[in-house]
Amino acid sequence: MTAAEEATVASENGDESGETLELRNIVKTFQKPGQGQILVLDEVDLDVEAGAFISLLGPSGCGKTTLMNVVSGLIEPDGGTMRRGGRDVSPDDLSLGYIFQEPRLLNWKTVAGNIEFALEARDVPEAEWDERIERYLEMVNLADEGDNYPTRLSGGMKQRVAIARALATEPEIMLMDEPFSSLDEITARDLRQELLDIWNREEKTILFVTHDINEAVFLSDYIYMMNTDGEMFARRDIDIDRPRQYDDPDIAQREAELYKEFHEQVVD
Ligand SMILES: Nc1ncnc2c1ncn2[C@@H]1O[C@H](COP(=O)(O)OP(=O)(O)OP(=O)(O)O)[C@@H](O)[C@H]1O
Repeated sequence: MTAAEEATVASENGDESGETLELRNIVKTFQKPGQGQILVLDEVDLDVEAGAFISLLGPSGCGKTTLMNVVSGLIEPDGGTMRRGGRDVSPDDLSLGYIFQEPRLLNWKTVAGNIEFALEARDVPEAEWDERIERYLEMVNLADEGDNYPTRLSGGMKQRVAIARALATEPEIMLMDEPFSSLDEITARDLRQELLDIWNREEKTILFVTHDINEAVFLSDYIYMMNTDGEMFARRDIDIDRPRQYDDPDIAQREAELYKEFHEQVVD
């Protein structure tokens, strides 16, 4: 494939740059009542490679969400840089979709209305709305639910709507903060599989937060591991063939290795 053809494919997939987003020396402190200033991100480095599935893994309260919020621009870091293709970038320069632990749908709007709301906020021309709603609801297996209201959907269906809503704005990078942690394991497994199918087909870049080691190993190309001192102490590649199976012994073995590394961090 020529460079021009590659650029066309990248552009069609919503990945305009093909370049790695590089976070360097990100520092964030918070003022906490009774505790004074706490260091939540201690000179954290993170590479978000275009087209990769990347997980941020760490115990509760270690700063995973804070780091996602820095990438998305919801919070301003105290220090550090974000660069791509040799240039400084800000969250405003990035094409991002954010999916949270709770679906955060508007209950007074239909499923389609929720997606329209996001499309309008991103200035997507109205002429494209119907096509996008149909396409992305179909992608998450909710083609018939456009006129339904969120309160009439199960937890798993609501999270599917949240995924469709984020996809519909056609972001380059999807930020997902423990999106399946409030679901039962059977539903979560189905959704992880669907997410991988979409990621594979649409060639999205996904930055995924979890404290579930098995989930991180099953999903990811590589995993960043954080400790409760605000440090990113390791980056580990997951070289297991795809499609992956939950009962693959390689997954169990990698999970055990990563667990051991976490344990050593806590004990040391
Ligand atoms: N706006 C804020 N003001 C003060 N402290 C904050 C604020 N946001 C987060 N923190 C603190 O920063 C630390 C890291 O929080 P963060 O939500 O990033 O952790 P996390 O790894 O995502 O946790 P969890 O897995 O439980 O969601 C915690 O001690 C939290 O109390």
